[in-house]
Amino acid sequence: MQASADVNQRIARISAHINPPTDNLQMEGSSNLKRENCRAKGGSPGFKVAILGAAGGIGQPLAMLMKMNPLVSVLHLYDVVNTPGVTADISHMDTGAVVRGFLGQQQLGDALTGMDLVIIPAGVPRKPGMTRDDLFNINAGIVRTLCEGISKCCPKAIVNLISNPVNSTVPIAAEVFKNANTYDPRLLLGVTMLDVVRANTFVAEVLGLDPRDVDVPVVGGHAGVTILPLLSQVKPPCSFTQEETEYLTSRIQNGGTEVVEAKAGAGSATLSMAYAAVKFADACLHALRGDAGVVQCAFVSSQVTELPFFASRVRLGRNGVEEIYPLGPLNEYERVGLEKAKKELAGSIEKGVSFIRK
Ligand SMILES: NC(=O)c1ccc[n+]([C@@H]2O[C@H](COP(=O)([O-])OP(=O)(O)OC[C@H]3O[C@@H](n4cnc5c(N)ncnc54)[C@H](O)[C@@H]3O)[C@@H](O)[C@H]2O)c1
Ligand SMILES: O=C(O)C[C@H](O)C(=O)O
Repeated sequence: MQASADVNQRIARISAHINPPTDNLQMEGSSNLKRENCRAKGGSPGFKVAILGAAGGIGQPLAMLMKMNPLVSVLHLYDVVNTPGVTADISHMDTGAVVRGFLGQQQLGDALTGMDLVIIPAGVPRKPGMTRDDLFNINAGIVRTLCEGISKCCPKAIVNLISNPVNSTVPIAAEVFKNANTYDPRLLLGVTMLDVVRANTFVAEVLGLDPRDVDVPVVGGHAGVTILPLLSQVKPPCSFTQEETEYLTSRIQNGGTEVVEAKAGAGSATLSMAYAAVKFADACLHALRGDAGVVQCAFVSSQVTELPFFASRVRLGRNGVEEIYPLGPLNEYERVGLEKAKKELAGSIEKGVSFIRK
């Protein structure tokens, strides 16, 4: 009898370790110790970051990588499903950021209040045969709701918008912020970093270089022909044959579709996107900290062309986008590509604007 009672006690102790209650720390041989009674002061110096859509294919690895970022002191994970599990999991990582989870629209305000940076990968991804624009009907409404929350709870936060179609969701976000009188175009950035990441990778492969040594500006937008790599401006300076130019331009423009087809119905790029999103978010946090010379490509409110939004190289600072660089000299191939890109972009931007204005 005594032996079986010991075994039961041991099983109870082990199960408390494997499956601890969410807000009590079970201590062996003691009564419950509440989290709020722990000695942790909470909050190392750093920035407060929220991820909206944190339980998704991008959201989960993005949350993990942001938890590893030393510039982040507080990480809020918001989704309409599964955030308790993702939050419990990530909160066990022994890095500085304090992690909190928020579930469902009634907790959106708490997730957003006090945030310095909000990253949005919420929304449905493509399946083979779809364009990014085919996601508009579902994702436009999701982005509108989330941006209404931002305008109420953290209107001064920098927003990194990942949800597709980026060429339309960024104009949607701008209109929502305008309606709420909180629009600051410097704070709204459509994330096109994955196009740059892919361009660096594919160009390095063609040239036989390390991708970390390659920098390819990618301008325009984030869909098909609107993705315009400026191969004439690659660093380090180099030249390409016409065949290489056509191969690289097409591969960079269709990189997303390449992944969608390879995943065969299981979604689109998630891991490379999480990597790209963290690279971009980290640049925003360094800029917020006051670091000089932070330059990345992003889809922003712009006067670089006659279109109201355009992706190009921007300098980031404490106030978000502080300078937008001109496109620089383009060759004939790029000039033709630019005209095609602008034509498609104009329609996508208008579609986003009229979704809110109608
Ligand atoms: N900008 C880019 O370069 C880029 C790259 C890859 C994917 N994307 C886009 O990112 C989006 C997400 O892709 P994914 O693969 O992570 O999709 P996913 O379906 O795996 O995850 C999306 C998450 O969003 C959540 N969500 C849905 N509605 C929500 C709401 N109202 N509020 C908060 N969260 C909500 C879902 O519950 C889910 O957890 C897609 O639109 C995709 O096209 C953009
Ligand atoms: O291609 C997609 O639908 C996802 C994303 O925009 C990408 O470029 O990978």
